[in-house]
Amino acid sequence: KQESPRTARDDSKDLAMCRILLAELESHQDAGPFLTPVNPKSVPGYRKIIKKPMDFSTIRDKLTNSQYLNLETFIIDVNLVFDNCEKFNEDNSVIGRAGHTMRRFFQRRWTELLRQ
Ligand SMILES: Cc1ncccc1N[C@@H](C)c1ccc2c(c1)OCCCO2
Repeated sequence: KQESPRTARDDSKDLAMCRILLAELESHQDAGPFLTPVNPKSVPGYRKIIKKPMDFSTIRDKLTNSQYLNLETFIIDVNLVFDNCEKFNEDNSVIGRAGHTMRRFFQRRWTELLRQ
């Protein structure tokens, strides 16, 4: 039976990876709906339905202010953007489709970068 690995993974490149991943999310052609916080005044029902709003500019501020403990807490916030999107938007809508596209893109890129 294979021993479970006792060596921790090398996390020395994780901060650089978060910066690369966030830059790629921010510059993606479908990033528009996710770049800034949803204004609850202009989106009826949003404040009530989405308990933990999150967007790429908020993630950028948190990364700049060293508020992410590790890669995992960063990935949790990015996935929160896409989970909020799925909760509020129909799959067959402009914003809903953008959320699915962005989530697939992010999933692929962080697994690619982790393997390098
Ligand atoms: C992520 C999200 N979920 C639910 C509602 C709004 C949003 N994003 C905000 C920023 C937004 C507001 C209005 C929008 C929009 C995006 O882009 C699509 C076109 C119509 O105009």
